[in-house]
Amino acid sequence: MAMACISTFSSSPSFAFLRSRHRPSSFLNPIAHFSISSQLSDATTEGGSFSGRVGFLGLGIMGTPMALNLIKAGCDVTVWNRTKSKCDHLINQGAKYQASPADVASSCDVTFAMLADPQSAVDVACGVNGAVKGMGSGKGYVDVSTVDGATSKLISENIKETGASFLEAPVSGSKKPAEDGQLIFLTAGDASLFETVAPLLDIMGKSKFYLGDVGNGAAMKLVVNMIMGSMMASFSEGLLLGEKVGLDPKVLVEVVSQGAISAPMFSMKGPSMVQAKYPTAFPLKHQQKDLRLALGLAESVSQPIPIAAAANELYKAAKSHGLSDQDFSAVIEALKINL
Ligand SMILES: NC(=O)C1=CN([C@@H]2O[C@H](COP(=O)(O)OP(=O)(O)OC[C@H]3O[C@@H](n4cnc5c(N)ncnc54)[C@H](OP(=O)(O)O)[C@@H]3O)[C@@H](O)[C@H]2O)C=CC1
Ligand SMILES: O=CC(=O)O
Repeated sequence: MAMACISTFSSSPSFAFLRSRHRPSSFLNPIAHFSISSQLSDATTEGGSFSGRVGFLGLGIMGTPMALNLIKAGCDVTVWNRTKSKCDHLINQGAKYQASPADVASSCDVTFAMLADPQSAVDVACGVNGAVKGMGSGKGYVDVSTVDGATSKLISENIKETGASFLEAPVSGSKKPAEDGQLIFLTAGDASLFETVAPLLDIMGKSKFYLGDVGNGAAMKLVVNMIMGSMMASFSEGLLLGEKVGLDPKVLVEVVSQGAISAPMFSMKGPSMVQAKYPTAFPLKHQQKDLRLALGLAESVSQPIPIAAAANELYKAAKSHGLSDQDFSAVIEALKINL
């Protein structure tokens, strides 16, 4: 019997926001304290703790600290990663290892996946030896990767055909929030699975939103990251323009941090951007992927997003100059090249 893992962070209320189908797109309906009755969770969730076996697929910048926090909280964690060596640290910390996503899923009650992009999320879930092969009734699959709604629905359908439950749960928050257990989960899908894994989400995050049907979590994440990508591109332009007209960029960062447009992102990344240093927290290639997916989302509802479209071009230019694996703040380098 697996040990129960208990969140050491205070549990946040799970507010649900559902978009009304009959109102203008700007109208959001807050539905506080969404009521969920659990069907799957009885065996594994009791009194705010989770006593089942937890699988984790994908140990990159985000997956590693997320899985580590589960291990530290006492969860029975089994890991898999395409590049096996990235499992070693977690195995040393007490994780079990299985040789394929299918093996992880068949040996665990709930399996999380944190993959790079839509293609890898589908491959790991639905490919040869994919998680679907190990899923079945009574199990749950939680995809925390940032993907588009269509990808999430495809994975959901494949998982649910086995009798298992599915939750999409992309996260807002980067490497440091992942290390600190301060992520924001944007979930949608099976409400009973949401309730089952709530203690695990509380270990890895500071808040969680349940947003209804599969696709809503992906859409929320893409809209948020679309805003973030445009903000970073605009900040980059400001830093370079300021410098070109003779302003001290360090002072500009300080001025921005004190005014109405202050944002943790500017204060955190500004000082290193001024030094042309981009230690990777959120890889630039993933930010460009999110802008690309946000453009697809916007096109699906004929919503113009010209600022994000322009920002996307800048990230594409940065990628073509070899900056894919640097932090997304390296987008400023594309402006230097263009000047
Ligand atoms: N970094 C951040 O700040 C944040 C990232 N995200 C999102 O989370 C997800 C993961 O991000 P992050 O951890 O930074 O990314 P990384 O690039 O660090 O990790 C990507 C993971 O996906 C795996 N992977 C890639 N391609 C494949 C494939 N074809 N088959 C199997 N596995 C594959 C990698 O395996 P391998 O080790 O073998 O390469 C690795 O485990 C992305 O969707 C990203 O957009 C969300 C919030 C914040
Ligand atoms: O997806 C990136 C983030 O910081 O959130």
